[in-house]
Amino acid sequence: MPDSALSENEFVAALRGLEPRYWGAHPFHRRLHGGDLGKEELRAWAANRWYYQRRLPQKDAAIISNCDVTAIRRRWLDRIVYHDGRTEGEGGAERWLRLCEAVGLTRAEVLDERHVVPGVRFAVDAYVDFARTRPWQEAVASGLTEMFSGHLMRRRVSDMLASYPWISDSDLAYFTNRIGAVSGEGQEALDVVVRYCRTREQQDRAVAALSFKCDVLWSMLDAIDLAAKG
Ligand SMILES: O=C(O)c1cc(C(=O)O)c2c(n1)C(=O)C(=O)c1cc(C(=O)O)[nH]c1-2
Repeated sequence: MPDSALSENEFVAALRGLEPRYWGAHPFHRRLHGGDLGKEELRAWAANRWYYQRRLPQKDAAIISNCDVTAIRRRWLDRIVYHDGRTEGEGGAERWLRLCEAVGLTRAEVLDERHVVPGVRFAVDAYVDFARTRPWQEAVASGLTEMFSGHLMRRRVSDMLASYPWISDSDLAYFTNRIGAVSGEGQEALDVVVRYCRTREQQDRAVAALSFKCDVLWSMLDAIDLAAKG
């Protein structure tokens, strides 16, 4: 007999229960937030995370291409536009590039990805590949780390402003803008996962997908940490 499905509350609790594995607790993030990073380390962080930022729209496009529900495709399209912008010079990716410039990187060295280390490329590519090859419901579940990110980003803005005096409010526009978007998107994704993962097997796969994503993010910071130590 297959295990019976979890109630909605139990399912959500199982997903939220993964928060201790979220990258908010990673030693590199602790040092970033504690003001303990030197300029070179901040540059390594920004240039490597660029690779994550630039691949996100491709991950969302993979979800769209696998999804047969019109309303969800329509909603995920907004995520692509959010990052790519509607025209040159707009969007989340552009705001991330401005943050890179604020920490002392040139646009050219970010865009040619010379600083991206193999571990980051490998982890981010695995995330995109997951979205391409797994059922769209699992790919949406893997994005639920966003549920945990609002609080972390809010803290990041205040911690970075307090700890790195040469970084200004406008340099952190990526995060201030994202904080507003993420609580809505996180809830939206959670609603979709709860609605479309009904059997115990689907629920277990959704929890496994979120666990996989926690590993992706954690591995990125492991690789950045190692690279930043030089
Ligand atoms: O700064 C952060 O800590 C953080 C975390 C995450 C996340 O948890 O995946 C995302 C973001 N930021 C973010 O800015 C973002 O656009 C984003 C999209 C996604 C996703 O998986 O679709 N995660 C995140």
